[in-house]
Amino acid sequence: MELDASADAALVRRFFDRSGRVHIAGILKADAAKAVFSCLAEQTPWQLSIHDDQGPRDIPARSFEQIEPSLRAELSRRVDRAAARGFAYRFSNCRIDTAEDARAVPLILRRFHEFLNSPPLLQFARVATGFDDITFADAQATLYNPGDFLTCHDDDVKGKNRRVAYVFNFTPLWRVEWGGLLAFPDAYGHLHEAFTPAFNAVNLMRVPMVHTVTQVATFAAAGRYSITGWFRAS
Ligand SMILES: O=C(O)CCC(=O)C(=O)O
Ligand SMILES: [Fe+2]
Repeated sequence: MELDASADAALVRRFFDRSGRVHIAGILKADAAKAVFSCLAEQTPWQLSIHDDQGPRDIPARSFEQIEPSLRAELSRRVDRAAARGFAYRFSNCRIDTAEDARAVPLILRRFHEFLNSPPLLQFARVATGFDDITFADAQATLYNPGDFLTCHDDDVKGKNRRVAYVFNFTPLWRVEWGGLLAFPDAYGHLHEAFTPAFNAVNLMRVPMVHTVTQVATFAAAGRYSITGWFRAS
C-alpha cells in the first residue's frame, strides 16, 4: 500500500488551511486502490449499522434490504423517526481495528489500517493538516446502499482526541444525483460544499465540523464504498 507519487502534503495544506477540509484525487497508487476496491466489493463481511432513537446498534445483515421484512419495517420506522428529529444513520460497515474477531477482517483491510498507521502516512496527515500531535488512525470500511444516510453531526466525541476525519473513496461508478454526498451546510443551512463519491480519492476534514452523508437514492445503481475514520492524538 502506497501513496501516489503526486501526493504533495505541503500543497494539500494550502487548501486545508482555508476551509478545514479538502478532497484529494488520485491519492493512492492505482494498483492499491483497485485491490482495496475489489476487496470491498467481493470479500468484505458487511453488517448493518443503524442509529435510531435508542442509540447505535449493529444488525447481522449485509444490508437493510436483507433484513426479514417485518423487522425491516419496524427498524425503518424507528430510523426515519429519529432522522426526522435529529441524529440518525443507516449504512453497512466492517470494523477494522475494533473488530470482535480480527481474523474475520480481510487481509487487505488490515493492511490498509497498517498503512494508515505507518510513519510516512501519519507524517503526510500531520503536514497536510497542521495537526502535529496526530499519532494514530482508527478505521472502518463502510458501504452505503440505496436508502442509507448519516444525518448532520460534527464528529467531536469527548476523550477520543479526533483531530481530522478521513474518508478514502473507493466508488468507481457514481452520479451526483444518486446522493451519498458528503455535504457541508453553512450557518444559513445552505450547502456550502459537497464531495461526490469518487474512486481513489480521500476527503480530509477538521474535527469538529458539521457534515452529513445525504441519503442514497432508491435508483442508485452501485454501492458507495469507503474506508473511513479519524487521525487522532494519543
Ligand atoms: O462517509 C463519509 O463520507 C463520512 C462518514 C462520517 O461522517 C462519519 O462516519 O462520521
Ligand atoms: Fe462524520
